[in-house]
Amino acid sequence: MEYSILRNLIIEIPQMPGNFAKVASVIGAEGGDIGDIETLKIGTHTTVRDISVQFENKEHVERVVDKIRALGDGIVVHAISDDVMKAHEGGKIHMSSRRPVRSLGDLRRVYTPGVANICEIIHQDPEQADYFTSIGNTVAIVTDGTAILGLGNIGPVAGMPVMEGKAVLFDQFVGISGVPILLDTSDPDEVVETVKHIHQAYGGILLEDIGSPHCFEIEERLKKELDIPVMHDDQHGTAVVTLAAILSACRTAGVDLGKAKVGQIGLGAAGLAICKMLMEYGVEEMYGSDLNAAAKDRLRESGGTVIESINELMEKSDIVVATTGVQGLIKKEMVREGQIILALSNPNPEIAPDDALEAGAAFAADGRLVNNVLGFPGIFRGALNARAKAITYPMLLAAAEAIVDSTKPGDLVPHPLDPNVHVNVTEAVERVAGDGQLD
Ligand SMILES: NC(=O)C1=CN([C@@H]2O[C@H](COP(=O)(O)OP(=O)(O)OC[C@H]3O[C@@H](n4cnc5c(N)ncnc54)[C@H](O)[C@@H]3O)[C@@H](O)[C@H]2O)C=CC1
Ligand SMILES: CC(=O)C(=O)O
Ligand SMILES: [Mg+2]
Repeated sequence: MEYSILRNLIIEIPQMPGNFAKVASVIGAEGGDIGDIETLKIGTHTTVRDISVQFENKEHVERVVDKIRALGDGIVVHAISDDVMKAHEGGKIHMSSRRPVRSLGDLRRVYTPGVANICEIIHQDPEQADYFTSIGNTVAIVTDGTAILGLGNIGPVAGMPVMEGKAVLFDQFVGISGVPILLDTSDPDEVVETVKHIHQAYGGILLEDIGSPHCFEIEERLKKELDIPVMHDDQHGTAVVTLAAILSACRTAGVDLGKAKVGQIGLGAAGLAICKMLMEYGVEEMYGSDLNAAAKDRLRESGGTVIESINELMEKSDIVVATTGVQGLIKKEMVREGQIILALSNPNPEIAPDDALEAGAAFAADGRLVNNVLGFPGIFRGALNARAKAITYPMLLAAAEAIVDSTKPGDLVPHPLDPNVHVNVTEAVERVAGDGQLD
């Protein structure tokens, strides 16, 4: 028997002698190979175990699980988890203490009565909170769940794994504590009011996966009303990394970006910000397509040109970026020889890079490679280090240039696990940080 996949079966078994043996026998009789067994929970009447089993293929998994379910007698298969599911069990983040309490002296220093002195100091001089609390190193990751990746409006709780993921990246790459905030409203007034009322615990606000068009108003108002950095990642984090990838491709291909014709498919949060950033950089012929009339109006107001048909946009553009959330929207026959194609939708791109290259593209990448993970950690680290009150266009442009400078010749972007890129983005942003607003 050839085993090709490993799954973990989370099974609740009534505490009766022989019950676990029944489950193990079924797995064995059906050809599954049992590995580690972990007891997750011992209840009054049942025990929940995580049984690691090797299977031949997906059909084999289903066959074995069906047989276990057929045992009855209160035996319940709660979940069949894979590597990704396993990585999410119990959540991916945990707030932990930086000061262990090992003695009464520690307790009195870290907590009462010692802490009262620090409260008084901050009360008399609020700026001391920068030194005596974690506020200046903590960023709220705020979502209303309306545009979770390209999965649409699936709500903030379903979006929590993405927010936890952003927190993992903040911590690992730049040592920032990211705290997910899930809002059960997408009304701009309520979102703005809620964030305003909680913002004092945070050094910055990362807006994440908030859909268009309300994301524009929410970001604009929060930036005006708060004196800490606020950035909608899907707009500006994405625009920074996209500009960097395009600059690297142009450098390799010897193309002058200012003179290139650039087409953007999808003019939502990510798409409109990408267009604005490219035009800010000097792209003169910026085309855009969307199904939504208001989205197209926003591009016109920003100085871009709307092209109604995606086919025509593909035909006219030297560089194409897509952020629609629609898998497979770009067909191979639409690709023009020598084009640069960035199909950035997650979890699935508008065209697979291999298909685009096969169809003649000179460069092609998807949203796994060209991803805002290369931007947002360093942008916030730099802004917090500089105690900036806002994230400005010069800071974003500096971040994009730092990403280009961190890219190996021939590559489009650096490896996200290369610590240099996050250090370089941090330093570049910190250097140019200052007051200002995104427009
Ligand atoms: N690689 C990366 O770093 C990032 C990727 N994205 C991806 O971009 C996608 C969009 O995200 P957002 O801009 O936040 O969402 P959004 O909902 O704000 O924008 C999507 C836009 O695409 C348009 N659209 C949908 N179907 C279309 C079609 N068939 N033709 C033309 N336009 C169409 C919609 O009308 C909307 O304006 C998602 O899949 C997301 O995962 C977003 C941010 C970062
Ligand atoms: C990467 C990201 O932020 C997105 O796909 O929404
Ligand atoms: Mg996002």
